[in-house]
Amino acid sequence: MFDIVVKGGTLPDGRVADIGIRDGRIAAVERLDDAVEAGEVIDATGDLVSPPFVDPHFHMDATLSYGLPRINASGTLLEGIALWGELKQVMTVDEVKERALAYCDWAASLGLLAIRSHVDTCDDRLLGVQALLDVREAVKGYIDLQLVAFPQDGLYCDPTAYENTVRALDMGVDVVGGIPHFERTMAYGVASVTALCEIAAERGLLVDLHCDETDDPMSRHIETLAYETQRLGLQGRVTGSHLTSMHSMDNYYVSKLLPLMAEAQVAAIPNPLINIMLQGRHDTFPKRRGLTRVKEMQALGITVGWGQDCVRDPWYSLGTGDMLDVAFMGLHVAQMSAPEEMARCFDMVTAESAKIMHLDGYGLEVGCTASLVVLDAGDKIEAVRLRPDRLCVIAKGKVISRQARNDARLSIPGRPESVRRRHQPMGSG
Ligand SMILES: O=c1cc[nH]c(=O)[nH]1
Repeated sequence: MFDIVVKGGTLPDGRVADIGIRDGRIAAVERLDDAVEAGEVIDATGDLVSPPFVDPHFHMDATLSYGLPRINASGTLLEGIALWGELKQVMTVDEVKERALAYCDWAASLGLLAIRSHVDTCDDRLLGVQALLDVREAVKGYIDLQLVAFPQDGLYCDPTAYENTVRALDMGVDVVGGIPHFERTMAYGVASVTALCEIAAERGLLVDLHCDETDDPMSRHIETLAYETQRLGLQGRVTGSHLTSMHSMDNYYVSKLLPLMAEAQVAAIPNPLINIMLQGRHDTFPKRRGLTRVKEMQALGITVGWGQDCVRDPWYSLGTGDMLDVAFMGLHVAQMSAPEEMARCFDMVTAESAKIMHLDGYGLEVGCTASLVVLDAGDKIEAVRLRPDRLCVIAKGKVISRQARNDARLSIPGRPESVRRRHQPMGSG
């Protein structure tokens, strides 16, 4: 007897299987007898059944604050940071929680059930930290929210940032963050990477730094991050987020850098929606793309996950919480057009990001946590192309969201009445 059976879906690897769920875990992945007993049977015939979406880079303390207290007129990272600094002075814990919980509702309905969110520690009251710790507790039944202690104004620029970042970790924040390219000098940037990696090594924590989010090709803190990862034995536990300067770096230098990253098993999180907006703002033409070297890193075995970064906040005015929007933009900006590259873009918002977050029990194998999403798409590439309806979302063994299949009704003489964006190959009926 299962609590739920999801019948006949196509898994991301192309297998067709039924998934039996019992006590919050996946108990079977095989073709089950039609007469199998289950509390509920969900027909997923012809639909893609995937483990949940994962966003490995987000700012939940700032989400849904767009326009408060004003709009980012220049569209730059620096004005966004200044604007956020103004909002931080006036926001309350309750406001941050309300916005974050509203965002989590959007995320859950879209099958986004694991989020790594940076939380600003440059505030003596640690108000955002308090708020997101409460939100992490409130959503734990359906979303795995991992928090990163992030000194937005710089570990050494802000006089109390170091102390407050350590306090945030003491309060239960999970991961060590930083922003070396925003420190006053390159030397302070390097020192911040060393100090933050040492904190992580002492406490046995993961590291995820905003690293080189600039168009300056001389911003090379990723090199220090790879070095410190090796020196402190943190291999496989460290991530560089953004890495946009790599786009502009000298090719010879990159040919040395990427093997260092691979050797240190440092992962990368590009954020294509936000960085295509923020980067290149000082360029005339040609204007640089705001993206690091994704395919080149993957070719060396470096794990790369797409991050969303921002939804309606001082840095980015749009966004939906749909990781397929992120994959879609990333696919275009990184020119990942080969079939295996398009399919990989789906993995980069699911399994590859789960690996970066060290998520336990993630996947669709027997014994994994019973969290999954049924999509109105036939396979991974179609999912990225259509960004389709999430017909059903199951979190930790419970159905938490259902959506009707989008099926437009046409009234054009000589044309069929129903229009679906799913592609039926000619002659397939
Ligand atoms: O892209 C972003 C968003 C928020 N803060 C940053 O430093 N970078």
